[in-house]
Amino acid sequence: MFSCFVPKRFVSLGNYLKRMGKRNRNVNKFAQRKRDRKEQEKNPQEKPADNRKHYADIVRENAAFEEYYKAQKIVPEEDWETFMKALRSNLPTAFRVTGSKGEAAALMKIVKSEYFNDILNMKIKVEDGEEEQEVKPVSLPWYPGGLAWQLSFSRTDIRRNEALYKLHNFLVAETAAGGVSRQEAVSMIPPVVLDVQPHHKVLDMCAAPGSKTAQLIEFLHADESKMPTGFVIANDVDNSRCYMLVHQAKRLNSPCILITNHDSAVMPNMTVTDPEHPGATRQLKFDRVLCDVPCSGDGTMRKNPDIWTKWSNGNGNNLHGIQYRILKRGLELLTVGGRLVYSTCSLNPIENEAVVARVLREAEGAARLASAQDRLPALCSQPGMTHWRPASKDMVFYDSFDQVPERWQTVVRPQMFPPTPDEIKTFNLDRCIRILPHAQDTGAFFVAVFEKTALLPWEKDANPTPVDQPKEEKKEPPKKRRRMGGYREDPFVFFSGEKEDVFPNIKEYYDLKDDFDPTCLLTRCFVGKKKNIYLVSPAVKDIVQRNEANIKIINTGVKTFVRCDNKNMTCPFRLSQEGLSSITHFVGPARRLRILRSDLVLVLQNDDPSNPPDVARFSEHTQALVKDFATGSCILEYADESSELSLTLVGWRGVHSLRAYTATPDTVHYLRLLGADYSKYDVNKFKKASEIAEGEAAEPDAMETDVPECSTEENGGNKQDGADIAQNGSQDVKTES
Ligand SMILES: C[S@@+](CC[C@H](N)C(=O)[O-])C[C@H]1O[C@@H](n2cnc3c(N)ncnc32)[C@H](O)[C@@H]1O
Repeated sequence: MFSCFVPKRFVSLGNYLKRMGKRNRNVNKFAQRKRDRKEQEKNPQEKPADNRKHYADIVRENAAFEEYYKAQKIVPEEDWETFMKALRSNLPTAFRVTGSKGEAAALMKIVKSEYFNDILNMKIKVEDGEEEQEVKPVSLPWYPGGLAWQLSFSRTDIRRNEALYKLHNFLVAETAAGGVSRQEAVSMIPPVVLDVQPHHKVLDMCAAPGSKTAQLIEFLHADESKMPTGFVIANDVDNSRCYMLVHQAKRLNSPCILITNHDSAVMPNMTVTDPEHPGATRQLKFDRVLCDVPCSGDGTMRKNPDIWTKWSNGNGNNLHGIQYRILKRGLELLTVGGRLVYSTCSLNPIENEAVVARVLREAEGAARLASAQDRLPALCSQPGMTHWRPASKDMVFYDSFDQVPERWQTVVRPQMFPPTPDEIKTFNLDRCIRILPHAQDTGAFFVAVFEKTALLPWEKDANPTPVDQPKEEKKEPPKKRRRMGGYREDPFVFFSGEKEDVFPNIKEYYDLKDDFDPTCLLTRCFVGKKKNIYLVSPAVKDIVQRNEANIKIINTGVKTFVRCDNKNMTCPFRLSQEGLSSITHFVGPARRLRILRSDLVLVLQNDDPSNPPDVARFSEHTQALVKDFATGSCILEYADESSELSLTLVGWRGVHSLRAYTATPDTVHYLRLLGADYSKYDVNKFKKASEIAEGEAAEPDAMETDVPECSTEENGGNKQDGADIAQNGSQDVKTES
C-alpha cells in the first residue's frame, strides 16, 4: 500500500476513461487534418502534426494488460483505477542540470530565478486535459545535489504553449550545450544507486541511446581537479544505436569513455596491464556494471502510447531469456566486491523478479541483493515481489511448471516461477524496487542492486596471484584492423611519444607541462596529414591497445587539437572546445588569457565572423595582456570571485582582434551564465510565425540555426570540425591576414 502522495489529477479525473474513449472513437479525421494544417501554418517550426495526431488517436486501453497485471497483484486493488489513470496520461517533463560544479550551481540559480519564478503561478491547458493546470516545478528529492527537476507538463505541452516559449528555448539550447539533460525521472535512478566513483571501472552493457551513460560519466568526473583514473565502457548490440552513444559522448567531452558494439550476453573478456606487475596483463573485471536490459517497455506507456496497441504478456516471456543471460554475464564480468544494477522499464515480474531470482539461485550465495531504496531518500517505491503467476500468451496462468501444457513449455520456462519459501528467506527480493506511475507522477520502473561477494560457482579466478609470470612486452597495435562481422571503423593510431612528428611543435606552442603524456594522443588514420588529434585517459589507452584486435571499438577519445594551417600561427593545430577541459590543466601561461567579464561578453556577443571585436574595444586589462601575446589559438579564462563559477573557452588572438571559438548553443550557455544579454538567440517562435503570416520579413531563428562549418583556410579548413566553431569563430583571420 502506498504511503506516498498521489497526485490529485489522477484521483480527480472522474470521467477520464470515458472521455478518452469517446474522444478517440469520434475523431473526425478530415477535420483533424484541417486543424493540424492550420496549426502547422501557425507554428511552421513544429514537427508536422502526424506524430501528434497519431498519438492522440491511440485509445489507451488494453484489456489483456489489465487482466495480466491484476492477476499479478502488481498494485493494491484499491489503487487500481488511480494506477490506470496515471498510465493513460502523458508523462511530465524531467531534466537534470549538468556540467561542472560551478556551472551547474550558476545554471540552477538562473533556472530558479528566471524560469521557475515566471511559471510558478501559471496555469495552462495540457494536451490530454480540459482544465487548466499549474506548472509546478518539483525538485526530485532523491537526486544528488537537487539538480533534477520535474514539471507537471509533457514535452509537447511545453513546446506548444506560447507562455512557456522561454522555458522551451532554454531546454533546447542547454541540451545542445550540455548544460541540461532531458531524461525521464525514473530512468535517472540506476546510475544513482550504482554509486560510481572516479576510480571505478564501469561497464554499461546496454547503453544506447546513452542517457544513463551520461550520468555515469558525470559521476566519474565528480572531482574536476583531475582526470579520473576510472572509465566507462558503453556497449550496445545495435551498431546504429552505438552512434547515438557517440553523439552523447561528444556532448560530455570525456577522455574516459569507450564505445563498443557487442551482444552483452557474450561480451568478450578484455585484458589490461596489471598495475602491480607492469609487464604482465590481467583480465579486466569491472567495479560497477549497469544492466539496463532490453524489455517490453510497458513502464514507458505514458511517453510511448503506441505500446497500448502492441502490448502482450508474450513479450515479457520472450525477453526473459536474453535478460537473464545479460545479467549473468554482467555478474561474471564484475569484480568480487563490486556492485551491479539490473533495471528495466517494465512492470512485468517475469522480466524483473523472475530474472533476478534465477540468477540468485544459480549464484548460490556468491551474489546477493542490496537495498535499492537506501540511496533514494523520499522516492516512493514498492518492494520487489516474492510471488507472481507466469502465463502463456493465451492468458492462462500457472502456479507451477507441471501445470504448463507441453506446447507452451518452451515459452513458459521452469526458471520463471517464483522462489520456494526457503529461497524467499535468502533472496531478499523485497530489496528490489518497483516504481509505479501514480506514486510520484512518473513512468514505471524496476531496479535491483547486486553485490558480488565471491566468485560465481562456475567461474574460475581470472586473475590468480601471479607466480613468476613471464614478462610480456607491450604489443604494437596491429597495422590493419581485423574485421569482425562487417565491422569497419577507422584505426586508433596512438602517438609514439615525445618524438611523434607534430608533437614537439604542439608542446612548445601550448607550453605543455612535462607531465603531459603524448602517448595518450591519437589520430584515426595511419597515413597522410594528421587532421584531428584526440585524447584518451591512460586507462582507456591501455584497453584500446591491448584489445583492439578482439573488441569492436566504435569510438573513443575527445577531440583536442584540430589542424589549422594558418600563417599567423606557428603551430599547425588549434585547440578544440571539446577537449579543452581535459588539456587545460597542462597548457602553460604562454597560451592563456585571463580576461574580464565585460571582455568575455564582448567576444561572445559578436556574431559577425568577418568582423571580430578589435583589441581596442577591450578593457585596459585585456589590452595589456594581449599586447605581446602571439597570434593564434589560445585559452580564454574567466573566474567570478564571488562564486565558484569559472569558465574556460577556446579563443583566437587575431592580429588586431580577439574572439571565442564556440558553437551557438555554447555561446548562449556562456552568455546566460554571465548574466549577459542573449535575447537575439531567444526567439519567440509563436510571435515570429505570426509576423511571417502577416508578411513581415523575419530573421532566421538564431537558436535553431545550424552551426556553420569551418571552411576557410584561416580556420583550419576542416569541414568535419564545424561543430565547435560558430558565429564567434568563423572568419576572423581572413580579414586580418
Ligand atoms: C532499455 S534500452 C537501454 C537504454 C539506455 N541504458 C539509456 O539509458 O539510454 C536497451 C538497449 O539494449 C540494447 N540491446 C538489446 N539487446 C542487447 C544485447 N544482447 N546486448 C547489448 N545490448 C542490447 C538495445 O539496442 C537498446 O539500445
